[in-house]
Amino acid sequence: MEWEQLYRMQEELDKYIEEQRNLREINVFEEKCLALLVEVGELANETRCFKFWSNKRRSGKGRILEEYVDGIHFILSLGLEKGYRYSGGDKSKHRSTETGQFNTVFQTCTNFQQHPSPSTYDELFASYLQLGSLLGFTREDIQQAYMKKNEVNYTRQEEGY
Ligand SMILES: O=c1ccn([C@H]2C[C@H](O)[C@@H](COP(=O)(O)OP(=O)(O)OP(=O)(O)O)O2)c(=O)[nH]1
Repeated sequence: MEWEQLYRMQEELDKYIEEQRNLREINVFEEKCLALLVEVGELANETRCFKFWSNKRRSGKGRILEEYVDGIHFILSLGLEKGYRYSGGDKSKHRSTETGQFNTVFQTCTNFQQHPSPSTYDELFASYLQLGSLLGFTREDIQQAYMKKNEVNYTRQEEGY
């Protein structure tokens, strides 16, 4: 499955949320950038990769994947806001630690927010995929979990979440 199908699903979900929340004319770019940073922080907390002071175990892989795909939602949504699509290029050459890659994702996210362009968007997307691969997720895992959460997001809106 290709990213284009996920962009289409994301576009429908975003439109649905905008209609539900009467946001059609309102620009939520800033909010979505902050939402992505918050999701990345929540994901880091689930992995506990940076908590050198603690012995507590990280969450299970399924839980981490659920958190990970919230970030995929916001990255797709940011692409739609700006009319950009992930080109599939710019694969990172070197392997980083999880902590190093989380820090890179924060950097690519704030860089994209300050200088939105097709190339800063690609860097953001590629860094997040690289993080996913470090966490042990295949493209198939990610896309399947995305579809599952996409559905949950509709249910939540319907239930007045
Ligand atoms: O315009 C939007 C707004 C939100 N979402 C999705 C992304 C993500 O999958 C979910 C929001 O994250 P989450 O489910 O963690 O919501 P929350 O309100 O932060 O959850 P909680 O109250 O459990 O912390 O909504 C979109 O796709 N488009």
